[in-house]
Amino acid sequence: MKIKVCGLREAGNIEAVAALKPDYMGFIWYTQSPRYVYRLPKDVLAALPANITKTAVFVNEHIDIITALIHEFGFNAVQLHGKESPEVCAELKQEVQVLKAFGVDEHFDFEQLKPYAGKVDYFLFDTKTEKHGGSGRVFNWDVLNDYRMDTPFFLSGGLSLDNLAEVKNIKHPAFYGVDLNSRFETSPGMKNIEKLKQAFAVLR
Ligand SMILES: O=C(O)c1ccccc1NCC(=O)[C@H](O)[C@H](O)COP(=O)(O)O
Repeated sequence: MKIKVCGLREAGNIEAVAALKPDYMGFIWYTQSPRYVYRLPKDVLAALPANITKTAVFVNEHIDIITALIHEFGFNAVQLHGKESPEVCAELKQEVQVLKAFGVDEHFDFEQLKPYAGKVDYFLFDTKTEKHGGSGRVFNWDVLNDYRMDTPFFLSGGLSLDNLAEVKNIKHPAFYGVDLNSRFETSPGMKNIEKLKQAFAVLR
């Protein structure tokens, strides 16, 4: 199972998380997030091992800005949490991996994902909230039984040391990885390395 740690921004903390060897690290370019990367250290990002996929997270950002940031910081993936169209995803997919996030609740209609087939690399199923992400809240994972496409997905939303053992029991054929964020923090944007170590031990 792949592990993504999201919402990083401080040099020492980024390096400490990288030492745990996550598969993906996420950096949030959404000014309304408490994890917004207002001072992302470029040299620290450049020094990350090549097998960690550096992922820039956006909410309804203009594609020209996304592309400029990909080039400036050397991102290998983008994660899109807004109403980004399949066409925008397809264009970005020519350059980097695309993770398209969807807020899921009990009424989520998986049919709406069909136009994204082949235009994204992964879906990321997060808990539906007004704030687009980082809620620390879990959705009812039973709804994943209604997802029948081949596109692999990350599970996100409120994952914590209290529910990771349960996550390991999810047997969906397209289940690709987990996304760890606010439940592994000392404060917004600062990851708790001890908690993450425990999580990695459970998941690997
Ligand atoms: O984390 C945020 O503040 C955030 C805000 C707006 C869009 C996306 C955001 N996070 C992206 C993520 O990948 C989070 O890991 C995901 O939303 C789950 O967060 P959490 O429920 O805190 O585990």
